[in-house]
Amino acid sequence: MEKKKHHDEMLKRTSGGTKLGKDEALIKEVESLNLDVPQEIMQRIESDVAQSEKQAKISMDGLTKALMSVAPEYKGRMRLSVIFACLGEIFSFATYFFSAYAAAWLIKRAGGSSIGFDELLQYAFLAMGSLLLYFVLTGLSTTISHKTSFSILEKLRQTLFEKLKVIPMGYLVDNPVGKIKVIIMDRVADMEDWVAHLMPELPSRLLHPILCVIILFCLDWRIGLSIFVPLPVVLIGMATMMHKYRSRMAVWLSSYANVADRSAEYVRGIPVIKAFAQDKASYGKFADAVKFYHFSTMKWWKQSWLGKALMTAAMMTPQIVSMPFAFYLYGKGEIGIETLLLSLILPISILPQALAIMMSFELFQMASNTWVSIQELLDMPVQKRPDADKRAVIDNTKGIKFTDVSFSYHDGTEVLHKISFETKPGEVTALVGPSGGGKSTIAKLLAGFWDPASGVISLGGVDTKKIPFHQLAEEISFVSQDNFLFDVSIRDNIRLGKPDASEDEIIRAAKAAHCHEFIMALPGGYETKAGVAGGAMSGGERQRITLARAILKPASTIILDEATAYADPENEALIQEAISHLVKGKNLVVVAHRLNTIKQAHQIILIDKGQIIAKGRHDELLQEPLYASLWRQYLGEE
Ligand SMILES: Nc1ncnc2c1ncn2[C@@H]1O[C@H](COP(=O)(O)OP(=O)(O)OP(=O)(O)O)[C@@H](O)[C@H]1O
Repeated sequence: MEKKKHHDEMLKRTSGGTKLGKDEALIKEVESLNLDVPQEIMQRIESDVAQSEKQAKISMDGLTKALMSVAPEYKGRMRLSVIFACLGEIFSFATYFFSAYAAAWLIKRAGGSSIGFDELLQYAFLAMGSLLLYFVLTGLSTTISHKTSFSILEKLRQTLFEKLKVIPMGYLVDNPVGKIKVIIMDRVADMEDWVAHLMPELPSRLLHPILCVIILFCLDWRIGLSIFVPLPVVLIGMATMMHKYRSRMAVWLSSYANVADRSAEYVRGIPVIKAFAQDKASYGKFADAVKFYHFSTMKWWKQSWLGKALMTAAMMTPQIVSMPFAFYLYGKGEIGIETLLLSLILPISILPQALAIMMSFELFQMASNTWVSIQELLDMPVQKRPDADKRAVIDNTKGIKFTDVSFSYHDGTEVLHKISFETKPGEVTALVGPSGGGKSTIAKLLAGFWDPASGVISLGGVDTKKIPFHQLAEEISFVSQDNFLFDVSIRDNIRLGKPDASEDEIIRAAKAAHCHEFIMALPGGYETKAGVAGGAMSGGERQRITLARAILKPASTIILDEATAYADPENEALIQEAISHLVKGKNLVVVAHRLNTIKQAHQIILIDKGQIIAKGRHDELLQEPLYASLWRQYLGEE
C-alpha cells in the first residue's frame, strides 16, 4: 500500500495527464502466436505494458522537474545553459534574417537600383556577427550543460547508493545484483542525452520556429497562416505514430531481453543439452524467442512507420504552400523582395529544428521509460533505525517475541496475518508448514530484511525497529539456502562471522560445521579462494562453510532458513548435533522441511497461508491433522 501511495505521488509529480489503456489486443495476439513464449515473459509483457502506462503519465516537464529535484543545486546552471541556448537561437535566426536582406540587396542592384554598397556591408556584417554569436552562445550552453549533466548524473548515482543503505535489505536480496547495477550505472547513463542535450536545447529548438512564425505574420499575415497548412498532416502523423507506441516499444524491449536470456541459457546449458540429447527442445525455445523478437520488432515498426513518415514529410515541408503563395503575392506586387526572400528562407531554416524536435520525442520516450525504473528505486520506502551509537540495551534472558505481526511484499497482498509467538533463550523453535505458508518471510522479518506492516517484533525485550542496523546484525546470525561466499580465502569467508577470531576458533567452527576435512583436502587448504574453489565445491559444502561462519559469530540469535537443505542425511545429523551444542543460551529459529530434523525442537510452530495453525511439541502436534499429514508425507506414507 505504502509503495503504491509513493508511486501515485510520483505520478502526480510527473503527470502530464495522458491516460493509456492496457494493450489487451496485443496480449491476445501474442497468446495466439503458438510460439513458446514462457508464462513469465507473458507476465513481463503485461507488466511492461503497465510500465508503459506509468511512463505515459510522465510529461516532459514532469521528467525535468523530477530529475532536478534530485540535484536542485544545479538548477541555476541548467537555466543558464537554457538561456545561452535560446540567445544562440535568436542569433541563428538573425543570421537567416540578415542574409535574406543581403540577398535582396543583390537582386535590387542586379535590377538596376542604385542603393549604396555600405548597406550590403552592413547586412553582411550583421549576418556574420550573428553567426559568430550563435556559435559562441551555443558552445557555452553545451559546455555548461555537459558539465552540469555529469554532476547531476553523479548526484543521482550517489542518491541511489544512499538509498540502497536505507531500503529494506529484502529488496537487495530479492533483486539480482545485475538488475540493481543496471539501474545505477546503465539506466542513469541512459539519461545523459536527456540531461545534456534535450533539457537545455529543447526550449531553444522550439524558439526558432516560433520566431519564424511571428516574423512571417508580421511581414504578411497571409504568408504567416499559409505556413500552417501542413500542420494537420503533422498532427495526424503524430497521433498515428503515438497510438500504442509506448506499449509496443515496451513489448519490443521485453522480447529483446527474452532473446538475451534464451541465448545465454542455451549457451550455458550446452553440456546438459548434449548429455540429455535435448538439442531440439532447447534450440526450439531459442528459435521461438528469436521469432517472437521478430514479431515484436515488426509490430512496433508497423505501428509507427506510416505516422512517422507522414509527420517527417509534413514537418520537412513547411514551405510547400507558403512558397508558391509568396511568389504569387510578389507577382501581384503585394509584397516586396525582402518579404519574398524571408518567406522562402525562414521556413527552410526550420528544417534542422524540426528534425531535432522529432528526435526529441523519440529520446523522450526512451528517457521516460528509463526514468520509471530509476524512480521506482528512489521511491522505495526506507527503514528508519536509530544511529549506530544509540545502542539498545538487549536483555539476553528474554527471547524473541512476535506480537500481531502482519506483512505484505511490494504487490500489497498480505502474506502474514497477525502472527504472534514467543521463544525462550536456549530453546529451539521450528517453523514448519506447507510451501508458501510464510515460514521464510517470518525468518526474514526477524532478521530485519523487511519491516512488518503492523505489529511488533522484539528481541531481548526491545522492538527490533529501535535497534540500530549494526547492532541487529551483530545479534543475528542468518543462514539461508543461498550460500553466498565472497571471492576471498575460505578462512576469510569464515572469519566474517567474527573478524578478530583466532586460527583455532576458525578451525573449531569449521570442524563443528563438518567442513574442516574437505577444506584441508583442497589444494590451498584454508587459503583457497572461494571463487576458485567454488566450481569444485558441492552445494552442501558451500552451505557448511556458511554454517561455520554462523557458528563462529557471537550472535544471540541464530536463524537457519532451510540451512541444511543440501546436506546429505549423514552430514545433516552431524550438523544438527553441532548446532544443538551451540545453541546454549541462544535463540535458535529453524525453518525446516525435513521434519525429522526438528522432532526434538522445544517448540514447533505450524504455519499455513500466513497464519499460525498450531504450536507445541512434536507429539502434541501429531493430533493436528495438517501436521500429522506432513509427518506422514515425510515418512513416505502419503
Ligand atoms: N520476495 C517476494 N516478493 C513477493 N512475494 C513473495 C516474496 N517472497 C515470498 N513471497 C510470497 O510470500 C508468501 C510466503 O512465502 P514464504 O517464502 O515465506 O513461504 P515458505 O513457507 O517459506 O515457503 P517455502 O517452504 O516454499 O520456502 C508466498 O505466497 C510467496 O509467494
